[in-house]
Amino acid sequence: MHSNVFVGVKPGFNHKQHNKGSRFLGNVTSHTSEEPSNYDYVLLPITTGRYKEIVGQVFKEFQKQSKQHWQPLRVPEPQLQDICIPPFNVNKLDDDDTPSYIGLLSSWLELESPDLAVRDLGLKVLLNECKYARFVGIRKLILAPPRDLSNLQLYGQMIYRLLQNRIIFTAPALTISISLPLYEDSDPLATWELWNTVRKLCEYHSSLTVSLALPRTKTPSFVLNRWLAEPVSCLLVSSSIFASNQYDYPVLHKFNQNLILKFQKINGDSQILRNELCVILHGMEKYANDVKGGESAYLEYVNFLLKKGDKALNFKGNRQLMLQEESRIMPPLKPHSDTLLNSTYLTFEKDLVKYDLYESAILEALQDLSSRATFKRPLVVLVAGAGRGPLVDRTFKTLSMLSLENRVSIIAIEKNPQAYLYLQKRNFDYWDNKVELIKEDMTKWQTNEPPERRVQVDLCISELLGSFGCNELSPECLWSIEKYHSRNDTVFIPRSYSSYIAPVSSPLFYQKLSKVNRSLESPWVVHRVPYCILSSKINEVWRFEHPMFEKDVDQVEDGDDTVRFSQSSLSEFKMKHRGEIHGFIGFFTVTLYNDIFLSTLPDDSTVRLKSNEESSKCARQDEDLQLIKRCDHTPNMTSWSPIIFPLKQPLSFVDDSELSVLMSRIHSDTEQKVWYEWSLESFIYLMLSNYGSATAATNMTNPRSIVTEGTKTSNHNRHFSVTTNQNLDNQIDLDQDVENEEEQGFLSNLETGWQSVQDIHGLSETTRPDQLNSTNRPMFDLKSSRVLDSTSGSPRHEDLEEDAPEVHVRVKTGVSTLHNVCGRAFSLPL
Ligand SMILES: C[S@@+](CC[C@H](N)C(=O)[O-])C[C@H]1O[C@@H](n2cnc3c(N)ncnc32)[C@H](O)[C@@H]1O
Repeated sequence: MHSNVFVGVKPGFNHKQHNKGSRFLGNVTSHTSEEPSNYDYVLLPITTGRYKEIVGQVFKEFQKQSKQHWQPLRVPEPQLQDICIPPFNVNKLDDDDTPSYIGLLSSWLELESPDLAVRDLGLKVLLNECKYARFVGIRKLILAPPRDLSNLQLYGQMIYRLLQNRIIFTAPALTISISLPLYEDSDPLATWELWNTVRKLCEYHSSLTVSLALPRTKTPSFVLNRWLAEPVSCLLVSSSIFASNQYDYPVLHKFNQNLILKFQKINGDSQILRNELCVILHGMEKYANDVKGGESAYLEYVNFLLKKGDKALNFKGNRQLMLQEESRIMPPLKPHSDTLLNSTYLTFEKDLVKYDLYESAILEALQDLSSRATFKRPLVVLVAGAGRGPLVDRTFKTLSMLSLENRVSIIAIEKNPQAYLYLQKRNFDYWDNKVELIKEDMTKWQTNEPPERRVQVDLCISELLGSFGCNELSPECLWSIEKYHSRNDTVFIPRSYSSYIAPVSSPLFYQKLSKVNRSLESPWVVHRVPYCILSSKINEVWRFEHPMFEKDVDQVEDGDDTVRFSQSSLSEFKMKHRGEIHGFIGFFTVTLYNDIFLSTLPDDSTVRLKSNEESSKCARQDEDLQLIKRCDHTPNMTSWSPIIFPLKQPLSFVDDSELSVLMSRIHSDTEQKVWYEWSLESFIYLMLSNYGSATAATNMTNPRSIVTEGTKTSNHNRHFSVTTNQNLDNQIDLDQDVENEEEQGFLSNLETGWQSVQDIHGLSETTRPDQLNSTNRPMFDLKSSRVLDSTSGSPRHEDLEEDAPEVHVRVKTGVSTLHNVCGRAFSLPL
């Protein structure tokens, strides 16, 4: 069985020579269906060096002619001798197991050239190559990154124009994937930033993806998490990142095995076109003599690794079941005002983990309450919002375990008339008609009756919780029970629930919703949509308790109570690493009873609990520390997916930024609805010294390889500002990475991620045609950052006078609009 991730190979760059001796390309062309290959794709350039020469001649001619009179540049389409992939045997049947092709677009083009004609030439060549690729059924094309990283806007412009062409977007759409190193040691997010700039210029085009060259050292977790949410369509694995094991076979280091496993788990979910991920091996011929098994040992190893990954993923958390579920973005349910479907209840009821925990809570609560039950006054248990009856079932089970069946009366209230039919049937079939069924909205139940005729309950069991906890109106519904049907000592399951938010990057989410009017003002529930939490912590924004705390109930003059259903929270987030925010992701935790607890927070979250007013008044540092804790997701609980409160415009921020996020829950009796509003501001710290010389934190975010003459920056600034900001943050930092594992056992010790990208595009072998107006610059501009010296205008840190007074200033760098004001895009009717 094939792994769900594909395997590709790139034969040596001189593929004609390779064709004669190589088992890889040999396999592709002479393959028969009886012998299945152990790779799915062959990566080959679309055109040959001959085409480059012809185009170069045409361009030279064009330049000569244009000096006399201008004429449009016509780039000839490749001829048979100009193409690497012959058209005659590539169209294959669906059930055919022979490898397909991934195309490499020409890498000698200068899409970012300041010369308009050179750019125009580049675009025309790319269009010709894409046209051919489409003709022969190639869907995925890899494009080299820009050589000159200072002209990213020009590069982005050409790519966007390419993507606008019908050759790309006509169904089935082609995918253009930019190859980049997964990270650079000196500035781990530099290549992500490059990608982010280009895809922003291209408005998050669905056909634009990225192919990442795996590094030879361990990737810091914040970099890996960032890429896991991006549309990565290929992982480029150079033979140079392999080590050899004790038997001399090539193997990947543990950290790269884990990296591949993480991508394997997400697979195509991060891409709008749901391209499957492909691991592409290249450069196997380089060290073939140094390892046992030669070239094919690499391929066998990668297949083995992916199969092992498949097994691990199938074993963990019933993946087969998860695989059937597509990634989805859904509007939050409104069970209070809408009528849920039968299929929705069916989905709820599959989550046995949730009901098991409820059962434990019911058991403990009934044990505590049982002393109250007498024959004169049985205990009254209410299941509020009973649905089709799973919680009633669990209550019955518990009563029989405690032999309390005859000392408890059960009431189930449900307003959904169709779900009520199930309750009637179950009452007859399983509950011996012992349950009193009420088909009514619980907020209206007996509210007009005199108090002495209203039912009073000892235990109220409910599950009225949405992905954000309070977003299915549990506080409002349960307040009615508390107000009209509770005694002083009525017990509620759940006792309390908290909502949490964190700034998040989710390119796929933004990509899908940005085209739909007003959709970025509503919250959305996201299922299997990759995201990356950008802050070091997830903040609790508010908590509801049942019974409501006295402080939350205000006595008003006419004797009626008003409850603080409305909540507002201004949360601060520290953002160590620069990025782009698409919104805020929401989770919740619930305390059912005693310490029986449910959590939808991701595993290993660091959460900052909301301090209550009393503790914050007298907060000393050690108390502050207690507000931070680790939290995991309840294992195997499937009922809730996270919710995202989007931003209409993604907001970019720099390293060591701070965010201040306003999140409000607004309950309006006048408008009879509840809604959420949200907005944000971002800040950086500037350190002003020597009365006016500013060392700006903004400078520090220029990645090493993007530094150019015009954007000089100082590495000192980086360390300087980080220190400055850390001084301001007196909280414990729980998310430090273990970044540098000892480098051992590599087969080569020279190659970097950029080298891998060069190899993929055969750049080490090609020179650019003289005809193009360029001097012999390096392939990629890998100049390390030039530390500012005293002649460059800005001061070096050590040049600042040591005793100069320093002032820290918080400077606002961004602000969003207020989203969903007055509930104009999304609200919950009361
Ligand atoms: C999230 S579902 C849970 C159902 C059930 N407890 C279960 O676990 O499958 C919430 C249920 O509460 C019901 N509900 C919501 N608001 C209600 C209200 N105000 N009065 C009565 N039922 C309500 C909905 O119709 C729905 O059946």
